[in-house]
Amino acid sequence: MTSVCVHGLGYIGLPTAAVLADAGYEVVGYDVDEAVREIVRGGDSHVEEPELADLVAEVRESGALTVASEVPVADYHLVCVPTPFDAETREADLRYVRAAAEGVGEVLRAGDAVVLESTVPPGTTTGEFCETLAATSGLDSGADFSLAHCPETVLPGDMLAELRANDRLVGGVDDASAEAARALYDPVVEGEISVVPDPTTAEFAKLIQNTYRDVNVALANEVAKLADDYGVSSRAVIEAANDHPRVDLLRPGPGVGGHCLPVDPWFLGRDSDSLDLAARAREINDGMPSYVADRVARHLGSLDGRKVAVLGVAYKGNVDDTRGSPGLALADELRSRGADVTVQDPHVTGTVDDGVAADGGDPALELESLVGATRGADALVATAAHEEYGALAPGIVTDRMADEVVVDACDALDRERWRGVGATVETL
Ligand SMILES: NC(=O)C1=CN([C@@H]2O[C@H](COP(=O)(O)OP(=O)(O)OC[C@H]3O[C@@H](n4cnc5c(N)ncnc54)[C@H](O)[C@@H]3O)[C@@H](O)[C@H]2O)C=CC1
Ligand SMILES: CC(=O)N[C@@H]1[C@@H](OP(=O)(O)OP(=O)(O)OC[C@H]2O[C@@H](n3ccc(=O)[nH]c3=O)[C@H](O)[C@@H]2O)O[C@H](C(=O)O)[C@@H](O)[C@@H]1O
Repeated sequence: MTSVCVHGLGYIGLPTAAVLADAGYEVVGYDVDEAVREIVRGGDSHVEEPELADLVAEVRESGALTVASEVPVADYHLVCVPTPFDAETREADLRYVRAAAEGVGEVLRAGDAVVLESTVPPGTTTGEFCETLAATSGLDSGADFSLAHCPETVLPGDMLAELRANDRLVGGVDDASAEAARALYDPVVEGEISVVPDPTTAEFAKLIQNTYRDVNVALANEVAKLADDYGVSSRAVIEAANDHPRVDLLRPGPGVGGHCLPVDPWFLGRDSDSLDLAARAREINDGMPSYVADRVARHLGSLDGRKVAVLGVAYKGNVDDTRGSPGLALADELRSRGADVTVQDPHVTGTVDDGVAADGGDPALELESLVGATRGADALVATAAHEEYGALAPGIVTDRMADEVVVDACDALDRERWRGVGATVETL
């Protein structure tokens, strides 16, 4: 049976390992984090994703997925480690990619295949990833082992379905490498698997997909500001514009979060000075928390000493991931204007850092219950479109608020019902 070692059991690696195991591969999951290994070994998931915990339990039970504490030998090594972004240098932090290449290189045999799935700047697979593999293993890519980049495009919240349904891009260092990678995904992927000329093309295509989406949201955010100036609803404008068969505008929101859209455009700029429109779109999207704070202040006047409840610190609806959270950026902005900010999120637990504490400023934020967050609040801002927010009973919430200003920044609320109980409702 073909063996696959999945390196990194996070948001991407764990569902991928589970789906490959379910398709009949002998899958070994490896993660440097012992706590993650223990959860997966116990047949559970530390990632909130529909149906994932059940699938992990199933493939652990059947033995199709095992968990290793050291990197094992395997026919395929699939690398799904983080590629964080250094906001100061605006560069990709490739230390985990290098460490994974070292780990693979130590057990790599002639004839094995290595596939990098992590999102990386163009040139990384054939550059430092390949160089580290070669230096550690003493083997040459192409001649001795297969090497390809196959970017991941699943949408958090719908990962298991998209892992199977999405089309895939594969770029190998040679034809045999591309074919080896294509063969790996073939039993799982129902979409089309396209072989592109080389790994750098695959890396670039992945980055431009997310950049395209980020630029599209920036335009939608500009529509929101323009529409407000003209006294019309941006959502009605966008819906009407999208009636044209060749127009497909996305929706405005409190900012673009996650660790992909806000980061990937910068990866494109690593070895090029030509990033221009994409950089401006980043600025527009990063400016949205400040714009939302202005919309709150429009009703409250000065925010100094006013209590504002921010509902939703996940980066978008129905996920638990707070990386790049617009809700936290808004909390930071409101606090910098003197507001007393409370945060609530039904999908996130514990303490969250709005980035201020790290600078020695305000302490990290403690998540509160809905009741605690909204009691005595002057305003409420919805910043993640969780299903739970759509089902809120407005009267019960406004009864405990001091003032009834509601800013629905992401189309999360049933706004007519909120207006029906007398709330002043703003939307983007
Ligand atoms: N989460 C998402 O929606 C998507 C993520 N991606 C990309 O996939 C990659 C992985 O992202 P996530 O799964 O979200 O990250 P994550 O942070 O959820 O998981 C990564 C895991 O890798 C482990 N790890 C770190 N170094 C390791 C090493 N040397 N060997 C083995 N394990 C190691 C970490 O302990 C962690 O559990 C990133 O490049 C990301 O940009 C691509 C598409 C979608
Ligand atoms: C091109 C594309 O659709 N990329 C997807 C994206 O996943 P992600 O969850 O980050 O994307 P998302 O749903 O657009 O959310 C990103 C951010 O953008 C915001 N957003 C999104 C759509 C919209 O109309 N308006 C808006 O403001 C969201 O609220 C969120 O804060 O990035 C993923 C990744 O690369 O990690 C990728 O796998 C996914 O397919």
